[in-house]
Amino acid sequence: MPHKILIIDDDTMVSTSLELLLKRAGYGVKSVSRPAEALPAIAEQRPSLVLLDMNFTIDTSGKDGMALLKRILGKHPNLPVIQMTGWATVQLAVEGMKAGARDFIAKPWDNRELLNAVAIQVDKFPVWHDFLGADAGAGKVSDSNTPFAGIIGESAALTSVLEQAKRVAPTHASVLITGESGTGKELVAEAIHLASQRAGKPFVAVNLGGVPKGLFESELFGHKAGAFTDARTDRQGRFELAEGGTLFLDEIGDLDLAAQVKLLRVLQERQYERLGESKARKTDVRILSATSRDLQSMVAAGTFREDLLYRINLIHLHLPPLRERPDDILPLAEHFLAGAKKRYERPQLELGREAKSWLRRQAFPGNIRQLQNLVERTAILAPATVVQVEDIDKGQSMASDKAFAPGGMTLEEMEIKMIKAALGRHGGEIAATARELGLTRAALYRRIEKHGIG
Ligand SMILES: Nc1ncnc2c1ncn2[C@@H]1O[C@H](COP(=O)(O)OP(=O)(O)OP(=O)(O)O)[C@@H](O)[C@H]1O
Repeated sequence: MPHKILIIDDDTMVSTSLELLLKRAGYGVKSVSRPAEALPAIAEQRPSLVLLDMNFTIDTSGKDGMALLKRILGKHPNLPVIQMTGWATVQLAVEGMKAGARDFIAKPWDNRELLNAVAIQVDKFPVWHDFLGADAGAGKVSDSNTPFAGIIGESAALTSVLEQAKRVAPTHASVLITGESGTGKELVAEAIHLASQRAGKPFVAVNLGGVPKGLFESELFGHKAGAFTDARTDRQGRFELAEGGTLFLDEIGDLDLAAQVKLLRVLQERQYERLGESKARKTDVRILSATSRDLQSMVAAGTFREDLLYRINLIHLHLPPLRERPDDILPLAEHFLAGAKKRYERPQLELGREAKSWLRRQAFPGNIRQLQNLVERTAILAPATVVQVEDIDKGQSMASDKAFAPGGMTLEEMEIKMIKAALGRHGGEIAATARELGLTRAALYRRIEKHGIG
């Protein structure tokens, strides 16, 4: 019997696409659109998990969602509820977590993150490997079937990093993976896990840049019911969920010093306590970490602990940006195109000669993620079977603006850049920055949280 998931969301666009995603991942899915239908639907369908929209259209404060969350947990204290917050306010998410929600996802969501969050709750194991693997199987990657086969690239720079990764995979060594955003750090971490003896155990990823300060301990070590106001049920932390497997600490450079101390203690002592519990729990997890920051200079500046860096950095792998390995551009583009051809039922599609040489010349500041998006959009929009440079142009204009050159930034990257620059000009002063950008302060805060601008 597949796990059943109940979606409570008044936006049919949202619930339809969530249904599709979750059904493809093998879950049974039902959705309701009004708060009043929620409890009867739970009673009738007995779902394993609820995905709850905290912001119903009429009330964007999240009050309705919070009230409903409390009603659901009042009746079914052990039912895992994941909150979805469209106007992602951290306060709302924190409040919901304290009330007993197991996790929160900000809209628009990242499919993989959502499936991972769901899998952790219902299966205690991230099943999305299989699901995404099947999907990505559209692209012929390699004859071999090793976990590293899905990592495409022919450049000497990538090949040598992958050689090191393969050598270190079967060991227990902690590995720090550095590189710009979109260079494949998480992909390499997953491959290391799958090539290790821990492959049959969970791979649990946590984005430390996205964990609100007050929730760090609860998130990593879990909490006991009653540990703080409204902590109604016990909650497992990521260490516990990853037991026997691998814990991937993404964006580790974003941790503040207080959290660094707490993490270091656990890594040294190999034990931790849940919040509100005095019993020490032993932990057996392998730590893989990633960051786009320069931790050495953070150590020199006193913002990252040297002893923690030693712990996580037994082996250091650096993934160079795509512009430093142009030999990888075409194999990657062909790989993504192969997947897109299947997905969009355009088997004849191919890259023209000019388009290929144009692609090779691009800088791709967003690295492989950007190339992937570009190929995907192009595959949808190209009018003929042979993709020309102009077709790629059109794909790009879908995501940003016609005024911008193909291969330039995505809207999101541009937004981050603008916010950072404006904050810099105003010495981090929110009111002045918001005024300059034509945003309310609340809207600016939301964007800062969303993008994890520190
Ligand atoms: N060599 C590669 N072959 C195939 N796909 C790749 C490769 N490198 C990256 N990708 C794909 O590019 C996207 C971005 O990769 P990933 O999330 O691993 O990057 P990241 O460095 O962890 O990014 P961020 O720092 O922003 O989290 C993913 O969809 C990943 O599957």
